[in-house]
Amino acid sequence: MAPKRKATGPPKGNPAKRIASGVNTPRSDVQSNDDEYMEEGDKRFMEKLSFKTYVDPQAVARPHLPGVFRHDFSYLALKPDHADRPLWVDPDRGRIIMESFSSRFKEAESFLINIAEPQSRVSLIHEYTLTPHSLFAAVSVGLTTDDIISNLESLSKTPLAKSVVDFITTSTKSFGKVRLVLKHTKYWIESNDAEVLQTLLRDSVISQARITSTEIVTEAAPKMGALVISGTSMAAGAKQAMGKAKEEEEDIVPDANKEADAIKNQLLDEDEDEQADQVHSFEIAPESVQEVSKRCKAIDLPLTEEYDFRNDYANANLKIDLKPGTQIRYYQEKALHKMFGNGRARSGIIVLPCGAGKTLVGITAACTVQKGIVVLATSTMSVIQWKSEFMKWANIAPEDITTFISGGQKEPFRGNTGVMISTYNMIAQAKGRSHHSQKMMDFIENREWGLMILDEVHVVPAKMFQKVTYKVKSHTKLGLTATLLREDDKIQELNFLIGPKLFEANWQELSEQGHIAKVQCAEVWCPMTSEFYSEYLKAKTTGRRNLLFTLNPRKFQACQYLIKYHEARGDRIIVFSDNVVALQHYARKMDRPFIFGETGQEERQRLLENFQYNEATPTIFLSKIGDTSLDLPEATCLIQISSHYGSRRQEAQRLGRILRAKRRNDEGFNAFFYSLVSKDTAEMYYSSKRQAFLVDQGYSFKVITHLSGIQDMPGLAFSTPAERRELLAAVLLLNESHAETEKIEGDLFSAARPGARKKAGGVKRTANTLADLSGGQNMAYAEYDRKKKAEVGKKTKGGAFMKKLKREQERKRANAADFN
Ligand SMILES: Nc1ncnc2c1ncn2[C@@H]1O[C@H](COP(=O)(O)OP(=O)(O)OP(=O)(O)O)[C@@H](O)[C@H]1O
Repeated sequence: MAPKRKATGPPKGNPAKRIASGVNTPRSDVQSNDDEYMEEGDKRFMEKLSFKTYVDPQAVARPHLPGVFRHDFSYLALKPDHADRPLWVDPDRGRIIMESFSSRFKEAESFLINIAEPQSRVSLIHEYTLTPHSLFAAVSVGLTTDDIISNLESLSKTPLAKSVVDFITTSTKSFGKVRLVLKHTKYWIESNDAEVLQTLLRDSVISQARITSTEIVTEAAPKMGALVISGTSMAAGAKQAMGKAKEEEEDIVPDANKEADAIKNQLLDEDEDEQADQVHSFEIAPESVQEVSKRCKAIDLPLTEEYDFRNDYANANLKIDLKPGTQIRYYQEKALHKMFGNGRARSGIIVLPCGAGKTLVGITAACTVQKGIVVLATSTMSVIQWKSEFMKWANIAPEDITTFISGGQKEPFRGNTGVMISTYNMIAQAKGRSHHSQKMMDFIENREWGLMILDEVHVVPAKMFQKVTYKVKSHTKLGLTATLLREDDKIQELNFLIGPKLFEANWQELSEQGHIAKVQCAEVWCPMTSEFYSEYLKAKTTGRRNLLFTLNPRKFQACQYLIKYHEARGDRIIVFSDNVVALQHYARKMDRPFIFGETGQEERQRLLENFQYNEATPTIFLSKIGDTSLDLPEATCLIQISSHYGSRRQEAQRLGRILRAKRRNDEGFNAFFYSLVSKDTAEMYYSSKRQAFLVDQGYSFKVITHLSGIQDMPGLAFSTPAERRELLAAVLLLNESHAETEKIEGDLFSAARPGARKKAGGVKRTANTLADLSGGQNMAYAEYDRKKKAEVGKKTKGGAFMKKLKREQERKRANAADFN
């Protein structure tokens, strides 16, 4: 639900209330969007906290300055060695500003990512926010309240304000007290503290969910032990893979052993304490799991989900291990340590950029748990890809891996357990199943699974998620995503549906290290031809306007020019269009292959292979079916001609198609991402919204206002007025339904609509030359900022100039004898 903005002045007294209400100081539009980072539950939670902080009356609000500089904190005394410390901690709002040029940056970054939400990580300044959720995640990966406060204090340029210390203390004190546990296909709420359990049982919502026919059980708390994740630097397979000489290995092994021993001893010490502990639990109905989870969070006793898989003797072990040659990368290892850090498997979400290897993280988690695994993906194509990745990276008998998709395998595993890969839709489907499909579903529903991997987890609607977790009873859930973004603002639900965010990688860092490609992003402004623009201004519906700006002949020409330019450089190009009419029109006219939802599976495969291996096919056109899961490491250039409104998620996922470029480690290599935008149309507004997430990840978009020499390009399409008018006539004959984005069966990626509430689209654009972008000299760039864009938007809507232009164009149109 969208947070309501209050029109009244700041609430008096309690600063936490001020934080929650967001009216601490005069706020501009940009500042009011700060609240979008914080969910309703968090705000209520913060309101409840009793912040007793001293806010200097002289602290001045500076509404004229951009976001982070708007508050004057000069009343906070700087520590004498402040220059060596990288953090500024805002005592009023829990915001943390980090200097990425500090010598302690690395240390500060790896700490902050554990305790706070990253909001923006541009080149010199990174911005994070402390929220109850981020602190929950910190506690769930083993940090104590004291660790958090003392590290923050050590990194901060000013002494930590009491409000911040109180907030951390209050937020963390009740975390980790209650667990959700699956035993013999039944869900139990468990706590070491009998008092806490009684509190839950007294709660009206939770007590309703309890299965009263079962007793409250009290038993000894289970033991924990050290764990080595296969494929990590501590596993034998990793050393083998590195092919180290024996002596070298001897150097490494003692260290690795020491580290393993230290962890083991620490955990055994903890065990001794724990053995004395008792756990108390009661059973709840499976269909109430999410409601209970939500309620526990609301009463500040959030549920954690942990699975002691090594002591699970009730479920069959799965024979699966990473192949000896598989070496996972350091950030994949970091993410997995967050999941398995205390010897058990924790439910939660891992966020890695597109192309950074989430699949291998999921597979390594499966190889660590070694129990029945369910993988849920968003499409059939992605199911097939998951299966082939399992076969590529892991040693698993082919008969132990099954895909459950329409037209897929009809039988479950040959042995007792295995890996089941399916789509969200397939599992959530309520009726109309074939006999075989029902049989598979019964098999899935009537057993316990060790781990459920949820791919692209940010797109799954809460209702579907509810059905899936009800049907698939798994001990742990691992959500994988590149963008914790939803245009419908429901992303926060994932926190109680799956668990806390366990890890989030930094895009720029991975790109500097060559794990993902460096990308030059540019927005190309294509002026509308006068005939198209005149119709655009007259158009009464969004659909009609969409068709006109998408099929703008100048955009076609820009696309033709860029394809020619990049094909000549040896790039392999993907052109994306959400609009299928435009996709077919562009591809056919340029005589290039295209794939959309209706292209059959075999044909898709053939065209994709042709793009990958055939030098004569350097360009392919794709509809939104190519947005995710498509692994085309040959692609080095991406051109977007039509997209899904202001969807930040789609923009990031499309960028992801070239982040995995094979050539990314070639010297001086850059991939290219162009968005073609019809100038002075609504498309410009959507475009700036779309870029907001990537800008926060440190990407900057350059604006190309002119493609020099385009008019002289041989074979330039629509170069005569007659051709352009012919195209316009064809566009006007199109039905409005042609403007709609493609409907693909089972597609979960369609949340953004115009008018949906989104984060403010602050986009950084810089003046540049083509030399900066790609080594050529024939494109021009303009300096462009958000304010100017807003002005363009206003003008487009109805400024005097535009009205005059519209009248002028209408007059010309009436005079044009051969028009229509
Ligand atoms: N540790 C690794 N060693 C070698 N290759 C790897 C490793 N991890 C991932 N890859 C390769 O990187 C590429 C991208 O991986 P993957 O498809 O899992 O990315 P992703 O994060 O799921 O991307 P998307 O979000 O776009 O689907 C694949 O070709 C994969 O084989």
